[in-house]
Amino acid sequence: MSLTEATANMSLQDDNTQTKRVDYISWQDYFMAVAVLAAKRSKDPKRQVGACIVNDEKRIVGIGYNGMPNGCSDDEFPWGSKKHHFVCHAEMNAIVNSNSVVKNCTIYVSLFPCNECAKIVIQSGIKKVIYLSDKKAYKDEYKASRKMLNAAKVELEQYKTNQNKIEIDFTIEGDMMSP
Ligand SMILES: Nc1ccn([C@H]2C[C@H](O)[C@@H](COP(=O)(O)O)O2)c(=O)n1
Ligand SMILES: [Zn+2]
Repeated sequence: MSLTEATANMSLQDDNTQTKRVDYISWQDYFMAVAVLAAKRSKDPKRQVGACIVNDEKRIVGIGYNGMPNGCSDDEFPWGSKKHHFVCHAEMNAIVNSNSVVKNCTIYVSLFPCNECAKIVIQSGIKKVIYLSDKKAYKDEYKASRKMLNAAKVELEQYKTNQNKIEIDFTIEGDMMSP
């Protein structure tokens, strides 16, 4: 080995004082957190829903939340009981705004898909739904939704975590404190 090679190798030798972080978030926590974060963009005063579509390479290909259609001002369209005539659901927005194919993808949703969203999920070829809340399961639309998703063999999984909160802190350590 030449002196130059030996010097180059030496500079790559680790001091072994640092090991990998262990408290990083799991993929599932990460994708569901993205869905929950997207929901925070919703203007619906009663319920905010978010969705995040992920392909089999763990790449996010679509994100959406419930909101008024393009061109329909969310200052002018109603947010009371009439909102249902107009509002686009999170799942639909995530699918139609996706930047890549959604066939065979997984959709993370903060609320179990309604019957209308279930139809779009099925027709788009999404193969798995991971949902956070199932609080509307007692309603007919959601029973219909489950029936369709099951018949179409879309896998359904309720999201479980041992971490109820993920904090987002905009003061990044290292920016001002340590070198
Ligand atoms: N799968 C779903 C179900 C509902 N949403 C949206 C639509 C509305 O903005 C809101 C539900 O309002 P509520 O009937 O509880 O007053 O959630 C959705 O995006 N995706
Ligand atoms: Zn829906």
